[in-house]
Amino acid sequence: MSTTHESHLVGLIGQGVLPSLTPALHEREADQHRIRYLYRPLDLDIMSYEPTQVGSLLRAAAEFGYTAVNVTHPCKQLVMDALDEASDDTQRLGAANTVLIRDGKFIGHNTDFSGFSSALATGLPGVAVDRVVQLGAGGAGSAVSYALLAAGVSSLSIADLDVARAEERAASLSALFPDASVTAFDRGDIGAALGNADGFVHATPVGMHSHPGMPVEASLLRPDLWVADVVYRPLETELVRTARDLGCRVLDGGYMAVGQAADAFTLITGISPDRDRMRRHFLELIAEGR
Ligand SMILES: NC(=O)C1=CN([C@@H]2O[C@H](COP(=O)(O)OP(=O)(O)OC[C@H]3O[C@@H](n4cnc5c(N)ncnc54)[C@H](O)[C@@H]3O)[C@@H](O)[C@H]2O)C=CC1
Ligand SMILES: O=C1C[C@@](O)(C(=O)O)C[C@@H](O)[C@@H]1O
Repeated sequence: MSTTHESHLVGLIGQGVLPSLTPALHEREADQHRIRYLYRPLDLDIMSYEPTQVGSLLRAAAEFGYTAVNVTHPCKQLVMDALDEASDDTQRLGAANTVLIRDGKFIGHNTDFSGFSSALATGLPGVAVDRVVQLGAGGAGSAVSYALLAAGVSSLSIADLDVARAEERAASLSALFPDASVTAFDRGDIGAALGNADGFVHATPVGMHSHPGMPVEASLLRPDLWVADVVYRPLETELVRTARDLGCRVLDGGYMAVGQAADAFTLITGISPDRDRMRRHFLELIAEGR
């Protein structure tokens, strides 16, 4: 037997979380540091919990000895009401994906945003970030926009199939980052928007195994435009492959996936993981078809 001070018991709360690679990434890294660490999916549907009951599930997890959880779709916003404390960025974003359970208190963090920030710094060091165009303003897109603005992007243009969503995101981010220009645009105008952009960030499901295809026409890409995709199943999306072939600097979605896991691991254990090793492990898991 071990106490909560001697070992880590971590969960992933959300819907459809069984195929997640995050538990394996955490556990393998913990093994390398010789710490006792178990990471279990806590699937809402399997456990017959409604998303709105995420607070009850969190309290149950605390009673069962969990020391932390990651939280994913559709609970990242809903969980905010159950928190006792949250980091400044988490409060500003209004969404948490990591909750530490400390002395019965729930402390929220958002490593989606910090994971994308570190992904950008690691995978695309030194790129110009004055003008960035982003397609997709959903869950991943919100964290990515926040990370881009926190990284110093001065002009961020956002489009989404759901025009109202893009407008709402642009308005709330403008309020959070008053020195930056954050605007929503019609996705039909993406050619003009990309024309004078430094980078393009893609955050819609287009390109996933289940939604194959290109989110923008290849003719709109050019070698001096960097391209970041959040999709990582497959890792080599049509966008990533096309952009790389054209000579663009490219960031695949695996960098963000590993970044969020590495940052959560640090928060949970206080140990800095070996991010390159985690990335190699991630690539192995993807190559195995996990
Ligand atoms: N790399 C990572 O760590 C993560 C990657 N993801 C990936 O990001 C992608 C998006 O996931 P979420 O943001 O959670 O989904 P979501 O459903 O919250 O948001 C997707 C957004 O894309 C918009 N959209 C869909 N098709 C579009 C199109 N053709 N043009 C413009 N907008 C379009 C939707 O209206 C919606 O606002 C998925 O492939 C998911 O697997 C999600 C979370 C983390
Ligand atoms: O949204 C995601 C993806 C995730 O749920 C996963 O399955 O890898 C893990 C979460 O920490 C992260 O916020």
